[in-house]
Amino acid sequence: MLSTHPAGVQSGRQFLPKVTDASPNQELLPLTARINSSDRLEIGGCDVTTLVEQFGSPLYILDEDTLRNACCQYREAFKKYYPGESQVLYASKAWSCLAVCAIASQEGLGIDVVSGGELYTALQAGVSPDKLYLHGNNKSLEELKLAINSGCTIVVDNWHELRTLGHWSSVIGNSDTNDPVRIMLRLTPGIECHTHEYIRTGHLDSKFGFDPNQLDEVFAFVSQHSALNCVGLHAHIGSQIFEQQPHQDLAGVMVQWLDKASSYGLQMQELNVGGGLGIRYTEADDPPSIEAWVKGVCTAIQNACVTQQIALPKLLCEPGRSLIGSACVTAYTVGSSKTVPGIRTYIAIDGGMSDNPRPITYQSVYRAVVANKMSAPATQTVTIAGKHCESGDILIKEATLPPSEPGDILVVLATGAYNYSMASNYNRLARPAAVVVKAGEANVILRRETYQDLMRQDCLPARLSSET
Ligand SMILES: Cc1ncc(COP(=O)(O)O)c(C=O)c1O
Ligand SMILES: N[C@@H](CCCC[NH3+])C(=O)O
Repeated sequence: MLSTHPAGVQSGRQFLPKVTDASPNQELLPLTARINSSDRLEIGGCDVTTLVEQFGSPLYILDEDTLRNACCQYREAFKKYYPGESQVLYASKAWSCLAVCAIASQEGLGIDVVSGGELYTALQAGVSPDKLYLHGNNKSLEELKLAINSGCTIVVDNWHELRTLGHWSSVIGNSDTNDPVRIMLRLTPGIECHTHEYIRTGHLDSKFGFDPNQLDEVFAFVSQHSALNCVGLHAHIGSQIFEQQPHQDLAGVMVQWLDKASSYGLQMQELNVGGGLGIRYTEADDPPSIEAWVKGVCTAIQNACVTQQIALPKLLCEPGRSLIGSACVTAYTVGSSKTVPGIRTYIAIDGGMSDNPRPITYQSVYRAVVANKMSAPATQTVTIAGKHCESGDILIKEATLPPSEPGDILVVLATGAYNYSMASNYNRLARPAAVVVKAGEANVILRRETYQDLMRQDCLPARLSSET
């Protein structure tokens, strides 16, 4: 596991945003974070320690202003740097729930969904189907039907799916509508980027997307099937990326593909360059700002269009992490501790790998503060352990914190992306509640699970019941 000892950290104050107009993905705490007169952390005008008293522990705390600000920075950067049409989609795999989809949609974003469940959630949140795009490398017929009947766009990933959709009416029998199915094609660009191998998707050896060597066959197939209305091309090269060059290279490659499509009589108008912009989890991380990233992509697309002499396409991107990652923190209550002399001190909190599986899955490194002791000197190096029956259930290997005691509120930073959405009930722990905070008001957006919720799907056959 990587060392997480930050050089020179003196207290939780260290992590407060320094400027009000920051790019949220470059901050560790939400933009509204401050320390109040009781030396406690406040987010969205709400005292975090009081929120835990009110809503229980652990608690995901989502700052509405930070999420809206990130949406706005993407939207406005496209307006500023791209003279053609554009659309930002929120990749809801980062955190799919009604409130988050509703906020993204109110900010003018569309939604990228990757399953029937995410699609259903976005539809229930009132997102307009013409701004919904369904991904997936093995979509079921049920998922395809839901997408088609709701009118969203399907991002076709492979031959099996393409053939199924090419013969859609014969596959499903009586089609509800004879309109062609609105699709895009996902291609694997063969572009490498430096991120964890599990979250890299653009290299050729990836389970996602068509092999670009088969472009001619794919375009020929699409051009011969009137059931398909192919509006554009998609590629995504990976996640938590700090370099700008891979997306700029991608832009050039995609414009060439678009040009090739026209030689098959396919008039595609949309290019989607995926998501992937990284965020700051520790002070060592240095991602570009949202504006810089958008500017780089827009410039690369325009240059490539000039070279290929083609009109500007409608430009889409689908960030997840950089929209919501730093808008949320997770608050836990400190419980037991154990000192192994000469080795380390473990401090246990009331959650762990079930509410944040990223450390155990990707060796991800996080920072933490003690919400009720924000200015206390961080003089101790401790290991933050979860409560699961698993030695690897360590949230932070070496956290530098003030001396803490049972009842303190430990807050792990930048947990908005791929935490709730990857949470589980391992060891039958109930998933925490989530609240959205804004201007001093907190509202529950996800109820805390109860023991009854945990048993919701259990069935006890009569022959196993002790009452028979
Ligand atoms: C197809 C696709 N689009 C968008 C995203 C969102 O990526 P990120 O959260 O890194 O912006 C992902 C996840 O990597 C993805 O697989
Ligand atoms: N779940 C990953 C990101 C996956 C990206 C989806 N393609 C993470 O937590 O970093």
